[in-house]
Amino acid sequence: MRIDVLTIFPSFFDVLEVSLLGKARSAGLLDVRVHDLREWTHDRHRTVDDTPYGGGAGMVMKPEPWGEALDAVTQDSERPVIVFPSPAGEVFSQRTARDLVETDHLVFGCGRYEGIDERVFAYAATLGEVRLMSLGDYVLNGGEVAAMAMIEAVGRLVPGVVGNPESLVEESHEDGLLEYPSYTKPSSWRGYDVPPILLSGNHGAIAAWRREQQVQRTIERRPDLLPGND
Ligand SMILES: CN1CCN(Cc2ccc(Cn3ccc4ccc(-c5n[nH]c(N)c5C#N)cc43)cc2)CC1
Repeated sequence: MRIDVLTIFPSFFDVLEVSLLGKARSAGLLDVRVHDLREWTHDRHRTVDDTPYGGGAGMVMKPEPWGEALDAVTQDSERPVIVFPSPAGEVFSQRTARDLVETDHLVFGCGRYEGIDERVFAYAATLGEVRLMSLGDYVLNGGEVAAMAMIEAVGRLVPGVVGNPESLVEESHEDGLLEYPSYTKPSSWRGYDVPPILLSGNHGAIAAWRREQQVQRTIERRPDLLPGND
């Protein structure tokens, strides 16, 4: 999978060189290319923003650099998916990640200021599938944090990136429920004991206990995930 990121803060994504995704990149499983949007400006000040038509607070990102940047990163791509993190987007979920991991070429357009000129989204739709996506119902200062989270959520689903694929199945949200609690040695720590069922060796009973824990946690913390509550 190829991932292109367009941002005015390219160093923000340096962390992608380390950890899991760093190894995946080295192994050729992920081809992540981060670009400075200012590469596609042509004035002395490398301007990417201007005042909003119709008035209003703050600045809006100019369409010209975005148009040239999107042309450049999609020029040898058949049908990219172009994701613009946005507070006005669909909420990104594990289901979204599973959907996006099937894509050959993902482009993330990270906005700043008060957002990107709306015409950029219309133009981008002539280059590929456009999806405005939100990390959640709170306001960030730009799209980089959201893009980083989405890249990690999608990247770890690429076959071979996570060592043990089984661990991808028993995760929160994979089966629509929150994950069960996990424990490791020692069996007793500062007066806290591991639930005895987990030491029983009775795998059927352990599986049943874990499922019950998932249901109980989901009812307590995320009733909205339960069937019939959407
Ligand atoms: C006319 N006014 C009407 C109110 N808006 C509100 C507004 C719009 C953007 C920003 C800052 N910002 C710029 C690019 C950008 C991308 C993603 C996100 C983002 N925030 N929260 C998420 N889950 C995000 C994600 N993913 C924020 C971003 C701040 C405030 C401004 C214009």
